Amino acid sequence: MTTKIFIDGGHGTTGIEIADRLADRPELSLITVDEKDRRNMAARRDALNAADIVILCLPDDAARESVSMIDNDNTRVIDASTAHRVADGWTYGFPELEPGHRERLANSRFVANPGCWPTGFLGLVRPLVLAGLLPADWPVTVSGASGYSGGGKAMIAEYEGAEGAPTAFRAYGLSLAHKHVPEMTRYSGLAHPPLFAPAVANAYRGMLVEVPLQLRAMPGTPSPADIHAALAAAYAGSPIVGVTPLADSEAMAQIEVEHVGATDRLSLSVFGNAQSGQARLVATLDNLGKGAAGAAVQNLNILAGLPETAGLRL
Ligand SMILES: NC(=O)C1=CN([C@@H]2O[C@H](COP(=O)(O)OP(=O)(O)OC[C@H]3O[C@@H](n4cnc5c(N)ncnc54)[C@H](OP(=O)(O)O)[C@@H]3O)[C@@H](O)[C@H]2O)C=CC1
Ligand SMILES: CC(=O)N[C@@H](CCC(=O)OP(=O)(O)O)C(=O)O
Repeated sequence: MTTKIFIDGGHGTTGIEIADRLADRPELSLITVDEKDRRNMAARRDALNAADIVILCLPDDAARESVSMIDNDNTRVIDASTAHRVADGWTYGFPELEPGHRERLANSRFVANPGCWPTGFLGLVRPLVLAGLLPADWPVTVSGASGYSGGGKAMIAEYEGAEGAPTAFRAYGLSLAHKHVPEMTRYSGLAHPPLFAPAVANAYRGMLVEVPLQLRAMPGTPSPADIHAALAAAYAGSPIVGVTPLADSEAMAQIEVEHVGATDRLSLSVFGNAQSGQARLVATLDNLGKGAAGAAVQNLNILAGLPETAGLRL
């Protein structure tokens, strides 16, 4: 018997990436709705209720509407939008969050796929809070650059229109109330919201997420090697999250937004200076990979009891 999947929003940027990863998987069958019917409520309702697992690749309001249209007790949901990431009754879809979280996900009916920025941020920060290296009340900053496909069809059209890209690089989130801050705060275990300073680069895909730390001011004055050791221990054996060996990052003069390419990997690096007591923690990922579609397929595999990396681009 196959597991029946429906991608609501399957004709958008994330939905197409997910469908690509589900092709050639005989253990799954995809329920589809014609592109012309993508906003047809009756067609969506039928598909939502016929599926074992639905993946919502929709704006927040439409994602809430889809959930409300499910009128059976069996269909399980993975929502790629921001709508349910800190909502009661939903499990946050970052299996690597902490020991035991993967098992929590496997037993969940409603899963909220993480935002792309929080994936990099939590990958770096959560293990440090758990290890007691980063105090929960530490004033944390996170910045970085994302490819423009992070803004979906509308931002792709803006950057690829007849006029050409509007700019090479722009900062945004200037009101300091970006929609990803609540999930970053809750799942990192920090007591206060991190100061989040995102930017968009003129690249289609890819992300570089950076957390700078003044180690010399932190309790116990951890060294860059201590930080690295905590990350390496947290992700030991992971086929998806890699921690750059310290000797390799010490030899690097730069790191690019395209570092992991179009893959579903999350790469974490510690660049530090033991003399100055400072470190720059850098996560690189594909916003459409581990930042969206890769994570959704990983969660689907976990929910369906299938090998966790099936269909992923590693
Ligand atoms: N792009 C990325 O890197 C990431 C995206 N996400 C999230 O994933 C979700 C999808 O994003 P993305 O694929 O980029 O967005 P897109 O804009 O590329 O695609 C959204 C799709 O949803 C359809 N849609 C919009 N409103 C409705 C509606 N009311 N009913 C039915 N279908 C509708 C759109 O159709 P139409 O063409 O008619 O508008 C389109 O096909 C969003 O919540 C986004 O925030 C999460 C992580 C990363
Ligand atoms: C470049 C860009 O604009 N990126 C998007 C985030 C993409 C993402 O993770 O989306 P959701 O949280 O909506 O799922 C943003 O910052 O709003």
